[in-house]
Amino acid sequence: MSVNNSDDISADTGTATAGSSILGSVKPENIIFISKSSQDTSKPDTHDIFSLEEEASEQGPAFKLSRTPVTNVPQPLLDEFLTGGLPEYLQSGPSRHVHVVVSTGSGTGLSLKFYNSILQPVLESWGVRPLDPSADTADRSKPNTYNLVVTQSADSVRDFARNLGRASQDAVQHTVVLLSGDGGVVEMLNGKAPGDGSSREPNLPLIAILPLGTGNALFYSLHKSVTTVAGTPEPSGLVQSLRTLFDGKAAPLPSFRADFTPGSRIISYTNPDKGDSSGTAEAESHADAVSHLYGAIVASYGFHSQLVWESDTPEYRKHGDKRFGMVAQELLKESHAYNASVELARKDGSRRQKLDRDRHAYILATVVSNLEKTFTISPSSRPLDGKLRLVHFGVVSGEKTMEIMMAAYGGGKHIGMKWTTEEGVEEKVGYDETDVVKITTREEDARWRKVCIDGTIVELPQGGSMTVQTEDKPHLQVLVDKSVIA
Ligand SMILES: Nc1ncnc2c1ncn2[C@@H]1O[C@H](COP(=O)(O)OP(=O)(O)OP(=O)(O)O)[C@@H](O)[C@H]1O
Repeated sequence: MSVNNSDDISADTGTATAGSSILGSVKPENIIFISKSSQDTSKPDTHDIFSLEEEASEQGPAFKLSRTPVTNVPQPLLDEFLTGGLPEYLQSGPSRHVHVVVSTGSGTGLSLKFYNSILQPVLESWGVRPLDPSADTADRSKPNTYNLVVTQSADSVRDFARNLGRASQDAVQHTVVLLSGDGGVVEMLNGKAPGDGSSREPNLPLIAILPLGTGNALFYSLHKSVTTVAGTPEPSGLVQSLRTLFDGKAAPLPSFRADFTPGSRIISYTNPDKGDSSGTAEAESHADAVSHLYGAIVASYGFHSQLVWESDTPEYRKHGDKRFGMVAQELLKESHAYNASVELARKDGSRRQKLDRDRHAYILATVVSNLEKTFTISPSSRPLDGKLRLVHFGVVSGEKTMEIMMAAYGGGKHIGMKWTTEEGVEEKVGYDETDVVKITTREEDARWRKVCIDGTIVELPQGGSMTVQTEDKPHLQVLVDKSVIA
């Protein structure tokens, strides 16, 4: 096994606190899980602590997995982290197939490194190994195995999800561990959704997210309410995701459907040679007609969708999440006034409302609280509440937009912000809960007709619209920290 074995560390004081001195080199915030020591049975009070350390190095972030034997582990830590065994959803067999999907294009390209240095060895410590690439579907029923998928192209996750959609007609349940950002989840949702009308909830594929993308909005929103053992610092997102992976609970993933008028098309930058840092549409090289998409995070028009689109060039992606700030500065200089009508309604047709302006800076419908770990766009959203909320404001200066965005980084303080325009009109950041949002663009220039659904960019035709509404039935299940649905 390639887990790093630390030196044996004994309790120095016997003080039963969750403090780190008793743990020697192990920091409580890095603990993934604790197991009964299998190596030294003569010391019944010895446990193995599995932990993850993340370090910045010249070659980029480095990950280290440690297995540290510790005697007299403080009880609060045992209560929280002592494992009861490999969870049932990670045990392959005739009725459950386990898949690990490594999205090599996510974030700054760390997924494969994380798989090789952390996930693969920790699974191996449970005796769970990847199937040989030549294995067939029947082999996935073998115990202690998983099907490893390393993405080769932008279509890999969607193709995988489609095959799963076909396979899930039978009695097999699927667990999919996704080493990706939000894009991997959404590709699962859209690859899987068309064929799943008859799937019963317990049979829906279960996804576990290891947040290796740029924003990781869904992961951070789902884990926002998780508290730590008293006196211990907050874990990193990756440590939290491993805790959830080995001791989580499955829940239906709330989602929405976005319908587009005919003539709408998905656009993406696919040719690295054409991608440039100017962020202009010249690099766009791929377009597919689209009638609808499913989402689990956000549907937007205006500054947000423009930022996602213009920062998604191959050149900008190299900068990780800094790319958003780089492109934002350019867009704020322009402060484009998006010409559109925005209508809200309940599903039964009640509470119809049209926003009282036809020029907008920001229109964003979301079912999650955070678009990044510290960017709280919808502070009232709770993990898994499935409510669609619209955040919106009219045309303001670049400085004002920046001020509003910074307040969102301050825990969602942008909600309720008010200001008075030069004409003496009082304006504010609007925040409405709704079931349905219809956005109709009146822009002539295609540059300003991009909408964003969970990171996928759709260009609407002139006069085209996007209608977003919450889905009543789930398409996927998602693994969350056990406290989220306690
Ligand atoms: N080998 C590959 N070649 C080309 N594209 C890939 C490859 N592997 C993955 N991709 C694509 O890269 C994109 C990565 O998106 P993902 O959302 O996972 O990361 P991100 O955009 O960095 O994070 P986030 O959406 O959380 O901000 C996906 O669209 C995926 O299909």
